[in-house]
Amino acid sequence: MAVYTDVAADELAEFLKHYDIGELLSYKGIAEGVENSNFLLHTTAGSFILTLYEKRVAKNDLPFFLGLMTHLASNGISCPQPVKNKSGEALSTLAGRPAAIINFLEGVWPRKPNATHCAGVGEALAKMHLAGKGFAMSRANALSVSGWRPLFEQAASRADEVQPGLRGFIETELDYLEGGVWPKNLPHGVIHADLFPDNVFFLGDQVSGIIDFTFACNDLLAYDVAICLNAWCFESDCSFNVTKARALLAAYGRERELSEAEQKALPVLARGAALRFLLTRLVDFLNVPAGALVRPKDPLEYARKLRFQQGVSSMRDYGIAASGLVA
Ligand SMILES: Nc1ncnc2c1ncn2[C@@H]1O[C@H](COP(=O)(O)OP(=O)(O)O)[C@@H](O)[C@H]1O
Ligand SMILES: N[C@@H](CCOP(=O)(O)O)C(=O)O
Repeated sequence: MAVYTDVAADELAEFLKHYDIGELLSYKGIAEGVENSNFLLHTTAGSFILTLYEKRVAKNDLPFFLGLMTHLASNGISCPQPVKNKSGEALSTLAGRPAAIINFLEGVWPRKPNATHCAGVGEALAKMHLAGKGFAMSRANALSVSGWRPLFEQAASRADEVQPGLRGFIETELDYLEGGVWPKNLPHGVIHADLFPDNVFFLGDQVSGIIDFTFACNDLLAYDVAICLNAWCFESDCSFNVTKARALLAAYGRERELSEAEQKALPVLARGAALRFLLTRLVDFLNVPAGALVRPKDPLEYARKLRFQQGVSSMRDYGIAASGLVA
């Protein structure tokens, strides 16, 4: 999260009168994250998170995100729950932005994920995929293959300012991924689509819950696995850590078996996942709004991960045998 839109104390106190969550004691903007404006609220009834939805979130999609959290929680997944106001609505407006309050989830996200954390996220992801079955709403992934070129076009003319040659590197990769290699017939369902370490909370070694469903959508389940491989299984120097990948994939596989076709597709899905985050990071890096409380994320981290994924064409290239997925 971040803060792009400020909220005045009197405005917030007035807003909270529409909820049954007590009197406002204090609130502060949360600097972490990059997508929406988020505030930690302390009221006489406890702690809550207030989100004002920003640029990448279409208002029409909000019922999907909020409904999904409710659906997942009622199917055994620990995630924040939307708090309804006195009129029974989870979605409202504050400071001119669509706004929602969710309950506070205990736990901390791992700053340096180890193999145990990776196993935790693998298990949580598979359980989320299974729990997503039966969710009645659907939402196409606006940031899948057809969404990448429009993102690139927003950043292309300045990409080489970030790293010489970056524009050509991205263009070549886009041409490749748009050229018919993207898998079509793999199992699909509701995916989180942004299950990075800062969106998974732990208490000790155990996952206490997952947050931030603002990219959730219907897409290939294995694409979510690929996003996690990129986000969890590299070291800070961007070297791939096969021990972490084995832990993540094995734990995932114990809950939901990855088919042979999904395993075969993982390298190309991981290339796409790397490009997707490279592009959003690049656009954000080049367009930090004046006065926003936000730390843009490093696009080049994902250029390095993409280079690694370009050299992989099978599970064996990761150093993972099929039997390693059901340890
Ligand atoms: N339900 C929650 N309980 C506790 N902390 C939360 C909750 N939701 C968000 N946070 C805090 O806000 C940070 C960023 O939230 P996130 O949803 O990832 O942001 P964004 O809306 O920008 O994607 C988290 O890393 C965490 O510190
Ligand atoms: N995970 C994305 C950024 C968006 O997610 P947030 O949870 O940090 O707001 C990235 O790392 O590029």
